Amino acid sequence: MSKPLEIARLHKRFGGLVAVRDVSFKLQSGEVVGLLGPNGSGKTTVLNMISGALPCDGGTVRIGDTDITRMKPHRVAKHGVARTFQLVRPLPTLSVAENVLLSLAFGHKRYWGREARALAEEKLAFVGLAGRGDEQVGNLTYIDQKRLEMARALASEPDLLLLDEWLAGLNPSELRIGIDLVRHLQSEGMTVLLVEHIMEAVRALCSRCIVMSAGEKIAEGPSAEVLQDPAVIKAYLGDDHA
Ligand SMILES: Nc1ncnc2c1ncn2[C@@H]1O[C@H](COP(=O)(O)OP(=O)(O)OP(=O)(O)O)[C@@H](O)[C@H]1O
Repeated sequence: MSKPLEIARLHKRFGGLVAVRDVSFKLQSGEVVGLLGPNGSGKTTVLNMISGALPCDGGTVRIGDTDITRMKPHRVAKHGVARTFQLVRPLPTLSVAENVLLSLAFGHKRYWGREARALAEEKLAFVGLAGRGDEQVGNLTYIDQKRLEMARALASEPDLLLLDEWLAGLNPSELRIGIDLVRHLQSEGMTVLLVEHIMEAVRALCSRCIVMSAGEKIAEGPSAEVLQDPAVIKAYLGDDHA
């Protein structure tokens, strides 16, 4: 069973800019929650603080009963947190399977040899890349690179998956494949925090959304309500649309 996430009064400054100001929210175990907001509102900075990629200037991050605030990324990974990045980052000189094996070797739990190869095949099959392990990453289509990125994140057997615009750049039929894949994760009980600009995906996947603007949380609640909130519409589209 995956574990809940709780962040409390998370705060981050870059010089004079407050990128994240006292942001708090919880994700229950097994929830898929959207983290939304216009460009520059602080979403990726929140993910970076949860995953340990950036130290926070204040606040706490807890996974289940464990305080993971200020842990380095490899330790955060050991506590069951995995992420994908806005730009896909496969290692292009390695094969598809080798990319996943690397994550298995250095992930949450460490796997080597035959066990690792079997698990890599299992993760690749889960994301729709069954039997494709020997292919060169450079030959993959964009959706298949995204699948590989997901397989690498799943290799660490996370309890919480942070998806940073994982669906961005997909064409409409690829988007449906991507949404189905996140649904599949959801049906397996994975807790997912989904940073996303594609509202079709948010509506399809997220029962609940959190919205940020200029570093602050401005709304939180059921997706259908939040997406109609005048403050949210104003944050995205400006005063004329509020
Ligand atoms: N390493 C950094 N150094 C300085 N400023 C940064 C850094 N990272 C982010 N920022 C600034 O912090 C603010 C929040 O950025 P962030 O990337 O978290 O926003 P975002 O909501 O994820 O945006 P997008 O939707 O465009 O990805 C922005 O003003 C950004 O320019």
